[in-house]
Amino acid sequence: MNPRKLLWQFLLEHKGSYSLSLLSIIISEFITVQFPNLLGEFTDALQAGKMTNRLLLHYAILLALVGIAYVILYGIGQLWNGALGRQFEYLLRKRLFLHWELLSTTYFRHRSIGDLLNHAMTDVRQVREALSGGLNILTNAVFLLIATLYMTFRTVSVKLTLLSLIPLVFVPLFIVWFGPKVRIASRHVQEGLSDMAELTEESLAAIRLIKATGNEEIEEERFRKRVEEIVRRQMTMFTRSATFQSMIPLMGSIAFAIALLYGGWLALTRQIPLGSFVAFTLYLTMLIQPLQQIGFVINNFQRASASLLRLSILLGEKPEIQSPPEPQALEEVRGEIHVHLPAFQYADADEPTLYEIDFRLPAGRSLGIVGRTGSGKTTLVNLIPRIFDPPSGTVFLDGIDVRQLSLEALREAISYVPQDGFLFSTTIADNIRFGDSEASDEEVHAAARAAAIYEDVMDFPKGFETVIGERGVTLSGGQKQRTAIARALLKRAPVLILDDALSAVDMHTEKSILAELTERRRGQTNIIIAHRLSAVRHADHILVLDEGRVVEQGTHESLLAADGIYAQMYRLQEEEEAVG
Ligand SMILES: Nc1ncnc2c1ncn2[C@@H]1O[C@H](COP(=O)(O)OP(=O)(O)OP(=O)(O)O)[C@@H](O)[C@H]1O
Repeated sequence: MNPRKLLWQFLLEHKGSYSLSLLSIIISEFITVQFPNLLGEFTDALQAGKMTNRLLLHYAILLALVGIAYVILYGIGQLWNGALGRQFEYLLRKRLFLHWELLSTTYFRHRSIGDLLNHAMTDVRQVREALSGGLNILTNAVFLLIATLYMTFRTVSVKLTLLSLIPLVFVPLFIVWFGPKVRIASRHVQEGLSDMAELTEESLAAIRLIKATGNEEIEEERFRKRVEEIVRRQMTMFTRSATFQSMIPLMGSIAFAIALLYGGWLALTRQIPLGSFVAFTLYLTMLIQPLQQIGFVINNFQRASASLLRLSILLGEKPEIQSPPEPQALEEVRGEIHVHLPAFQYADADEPTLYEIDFRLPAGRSLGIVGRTGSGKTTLVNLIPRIFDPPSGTVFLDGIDVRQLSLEALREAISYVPQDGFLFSTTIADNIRFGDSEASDEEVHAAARAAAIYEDVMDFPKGFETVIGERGVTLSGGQKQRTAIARALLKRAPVLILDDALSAVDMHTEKSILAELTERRRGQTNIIIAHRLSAVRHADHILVLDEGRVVEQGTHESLLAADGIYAQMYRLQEEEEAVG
């Protein structure tokens, strides 16, 4: 959903809370403007010689009450609004995360994930700040302004107020016009500094090469230019921020000069009481702040609006791989896989990665896939759960084109374990439970045992409750792979794909995991990609891939008898093991 729509919906849904929080801020402002007025009355009583001890106490208590009421009401408003802003931020983040989850692997191949995350999070924060802080400040400023003007008009003098206000109306205008210039200048300095850091890192990393080729002078020149550029940018920033910072007090001072001149004259000629004059000077200080704030908030809203636009564009990106509008039903999954693929080419590649792949894996059987690095093994298995999309009518699960199935049903039916065994930074138990969120502790432990990770986990300080990544707890490559296998075993999907997921475990462990796997997954479909042939030798069928083609296929025995690439690889690995 469009974030603008989401924002309106959120505001509407929470209109009760928003009205209450804004109302408490508004009331607090009308209370706080009583302060100068009370001081004015106090001055007048003093001047008229009417001050008694009782009256003194009366004013003191009144002023204290005004202060307390203001703090409480303003605090409630701030807190409420702040909480609502956070809620919206959470909603937006969740939306982004769900969206990213849907996007294809290709999408992320073309973008730096760090950059994407950074921008999106800054944008989300910007919107939240506008929504909570911005809205608060704006309400506060507008009503403080109205309340102050009302009080000065009523209790002091309309003419005096309007005259003194002339220089002050320039404050928000100036901030809206000049504020962004200061920000841009400071961003340029930041960019310059990070450019310089990059250059330094690059030069130091290549220091030997620079020395060997006698390029020191060229490098020095490059560095000098960058530094000069930074100094220039810094000077721009200092000039701008100095102008910015001095203009607002200047306008304030002019307003005060007018107030003193005209207000002083009014007081001298007794057209207004002395107390009103005192109150007015206090009101004037109260006016400067909201006017400044209005300027800042306008800038803030402009930035938030740009952020919302960027987020809309980001969230508007359509996932390339989607469920069909009317998916075919898949009830009892048997797990038969059929691939009839003339060719497969990645969107950004010049030529196909796979050619003429044809095989049928009956339900409940196991398939081994071997081949050199880059021969296309991962590409082939990625087409089954549609991590990359195969052409229509080329890959089938239980006789149905995978593109005709809903993504949920398809991915529910398949457990895919990638080579790197990605883990989330949560507990080991939770990581395994991603396979089946309902699983009991016993089931989690049994899956861990089958994946030969149980003993390792028990050696961690908190066993299965150990949080990965916390206090330096890191898992070795093999441990990660085994945890990921435990997760897949727990899922009990009709089809299991291990994509070189045993590469980082030793031969002995591999054997024990494979034995457990055969036992637990009897009657289910298993596809195992491996570099070590020992991992596939017991498979019902083996494909040997080379440069995107199936060059040999059969059982371990038949492939050995054929004495081709497979037999050659097998002999080589046997020799290596004998030596190693
Ligand atoms: N998303 C992609 N876009 C374009 N080309 C890709 C993509 N993924 C892989 N390739 C290319 O496809 C070819 C086959 O890669 P693939 O990962 O399928 O091989 P593999 O046999 O699994 O290799 P390994 O044993 O090293 O895992 C390689 O040349 C690779 O660079």
